[in-house]
Amino acid sequence: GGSGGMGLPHLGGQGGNGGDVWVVAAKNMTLKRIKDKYPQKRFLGGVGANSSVRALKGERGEDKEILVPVGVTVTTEGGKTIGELNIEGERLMVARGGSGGSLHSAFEPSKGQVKHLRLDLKLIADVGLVGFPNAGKSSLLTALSNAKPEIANYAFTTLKPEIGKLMYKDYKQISVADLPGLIEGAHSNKGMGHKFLKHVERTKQLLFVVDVCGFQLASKTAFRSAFDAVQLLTKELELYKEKLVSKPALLVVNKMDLPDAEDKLAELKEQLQNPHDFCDRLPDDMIPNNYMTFRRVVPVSASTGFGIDHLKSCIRESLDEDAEMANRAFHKERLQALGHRLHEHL
Ligand SMILES: Nc1nc2c(ncn2[C@@H]2O[C@H](COP(=O)(O)OP(=O)(O)OP(=O)(O)O)[C@@H](O)[C@H]2O)c(=O)[nH]1
Repeated sequence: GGSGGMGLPHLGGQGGNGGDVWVVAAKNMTLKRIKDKYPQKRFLGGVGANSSVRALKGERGEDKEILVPVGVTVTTEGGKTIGELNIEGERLMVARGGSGGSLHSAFEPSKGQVKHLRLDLKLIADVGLVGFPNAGKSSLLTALSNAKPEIANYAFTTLKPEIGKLMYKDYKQISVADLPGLIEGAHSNKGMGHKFLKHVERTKQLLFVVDVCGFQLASKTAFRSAFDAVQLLTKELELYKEKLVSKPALLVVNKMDLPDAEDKLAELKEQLQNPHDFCDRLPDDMIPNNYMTFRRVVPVSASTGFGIDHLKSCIRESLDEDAEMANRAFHKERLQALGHRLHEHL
């Protein structure tokens, strides 16, 4: 927070208060933009004006605003939550400016609050569905959960993330987000482009969804098999942010009720074993640098319900695996830290 201004003892003048620092949820902000916009990572409220003969009451210092994306939690260094910003325009004061000097303080101003803060962008869901339009993501989410998404047989039905909750017998809940349809070229901001990819970053794991029979977006565009779809989806993620490709992922092969689905599934599984040998149908610049490795490949039919319960268990197992790993890493770190401290004492 900004420092207060000096008081003026002989005339009883009061210095202006220092400006406060606010965190404000703004539309169109992203974590990346915060990084670019505020490289200094240090924010200071304006200093309050000193009291003077011309202006006995010093003017207040200007407030400082830090613009952040909606969905940010502000915590202290120690991890204590100060507040959350969940609606556009919401504001949170994070450091108060110091008071101006006045009679109470022998006309000495005080300094503003100093705080070290962390901004965390919350996950929108545990799992994010990634697939091209019409792969059946919305239908799958409905089959898996209590969500009632809008389903239509045309592309781009899903315009904003739709979150479904998967309920388990032991009351565990897992949230799954159907993310706006990805199309070839999304990384360069075609279709829903970045809007979609931004959300992918905010889930723990990915669920790739492909139509076992492949797809053709329009009569002018090439036919893509299920295998091609997997690689194109991977490439879109990679071109946006390479790190996304290393997220834990499962592959759902949907529409297993269609004719020849079993044969096509077998073919897909074989191709996934040696992806490099089967990428010749894709343009060179759409072959991923690293192929996605899937923890499981799960055939389902969102229409008939085939495989849905099994998929639910696979999603749970996969998230549990990661939670277990994170837990072990956390304990190992704590033990190491304790070991260090003990060593210092001896
Ligand atoms: N035969 C068959 N059709 C399915 C299955 N699942 C979905 N469909 C159909 O596929 C079409 C697309 O389904 P959606 O669930 O809207 O697909 P989406 O991937 O969410 O599509 P976008 O919202 O455009 O991204 C619809 O006509 C569904 O009825 C399935 O298991 N079998």
